[in-house]
Amino acid sequence: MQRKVLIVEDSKTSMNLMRSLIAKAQLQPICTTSLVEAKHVFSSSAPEEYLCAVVDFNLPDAPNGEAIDFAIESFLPTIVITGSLDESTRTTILNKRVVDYIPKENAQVYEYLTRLLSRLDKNKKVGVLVVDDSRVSRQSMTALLRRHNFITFEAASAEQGMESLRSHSNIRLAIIDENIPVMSGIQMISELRKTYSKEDLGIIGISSDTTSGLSARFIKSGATDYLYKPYCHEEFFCRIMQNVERLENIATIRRVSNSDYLTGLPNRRHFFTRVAANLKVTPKSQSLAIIDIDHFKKVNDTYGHDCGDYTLKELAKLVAEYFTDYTAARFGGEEFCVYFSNTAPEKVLQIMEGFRKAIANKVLTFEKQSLSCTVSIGLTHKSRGGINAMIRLADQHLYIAKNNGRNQLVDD
Ligand SMILES: Nc1nc2c(ncn2[C@@H]2O[C@H](COP(=O)(O)OP(=O)(O)OP(=O)(O)O)[C@@H](O)[C@H]2O)c(=O)[nH]1
Repeated sequence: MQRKVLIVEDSKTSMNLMRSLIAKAQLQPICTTSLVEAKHVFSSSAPEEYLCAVVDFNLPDAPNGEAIDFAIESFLPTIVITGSLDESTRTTILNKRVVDYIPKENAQVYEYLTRLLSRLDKNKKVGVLVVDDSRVSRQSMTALLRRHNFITFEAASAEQGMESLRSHSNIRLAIIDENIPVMSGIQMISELRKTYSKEDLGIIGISSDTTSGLSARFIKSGATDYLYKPYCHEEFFCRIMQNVERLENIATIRRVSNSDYLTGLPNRRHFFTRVAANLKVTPKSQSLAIIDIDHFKKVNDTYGHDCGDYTLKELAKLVAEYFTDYTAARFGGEEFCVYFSNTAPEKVLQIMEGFRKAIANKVLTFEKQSLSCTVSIGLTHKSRGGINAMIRLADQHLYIAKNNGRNQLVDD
């Protein structure tokens, strides 16, 4: 379901800008120009339909932020936009439980709104752990985090924090106070880094102690950022957002570098990494299959390169579906590779034969034309010479399958 964003704004220009930004973010803008209209529209729909509200601080029928109070009381994460940015307005806004505020200074700030909207949606899957022995401090941070839709976890000591991390794989960020019992925050961070890399877990060290050099000690022990208490909410959110976005960017780079650009399957490089990880625990048995589409050049020559690409993508979908429990990759061109560990050779043979038949029976439709293709498969279960030797053997078997007339499997 497309989530709604309630806009309460009386300026036409600003409304038009936001309407198009929100629609571009695949969200449904619900536009109202006054508090009365907003209340009327909102009363006829379920609050869960809304991702958040974007509310102007100053409206003709709500000159002092009354529309903000309405949105907050309606349990909507609320983003405030404001034309005036004097200190008293800023303080008034920040004293309310708002997600953030956006000054209508220039077009650039509307880009920030896009970023906020996307974050509110994504944060629902991001866990943040707060480690602090002061309950008040912990709860004040988790309340702020929940305002941004994060899933929050609390711990009063390093031990509890580590237990939380072990039990909840969705925790991407930990905020750790320096003064916690038994083990200090800095000690906890350096302990955590033995297990969690900076690419997998962001850590913000936090302290009310302004001793010089503490921030550097946090960073040197493995924190990705630090924050002094008391912090202002704005800075708190900026640092959280920056850290979470850094992790997401790393995850995107990882995904792109590990997958094949056309089909989205793991690529050859990722295949070797996964096999190497699997070999850390010596498997009882290993098998490797190379799948090659027959006469694929003909598909390109007859139907065009786009149809060739389409065929590869469809085949890759089947590879992903068929081999979810194993390691499969596009090796290059029209060739795919599947690695099995701890699977009986008879079962591997049965799976691969099943796959070959499924491809032969599959009819693809591209631009109203039906086409089908077959694959040849080279398979081996001889793992003594390592993964490269297995690939060479499977390749030799594939060559025989091609020479014997294609659409067949050749085993050891
Ligand atoms: N559309 C498309 N074609 C590709 C891609 N990668 C490789 N090819 C084509 O795949 C074809 C492979 O041709 P060949 O190596 O002669 O093999 P074949 O025609 O499948 O014949 P056999 O393997 O002997 O059955 C070439 O025409 C390549 O251009 C791709 O990403 N997209």
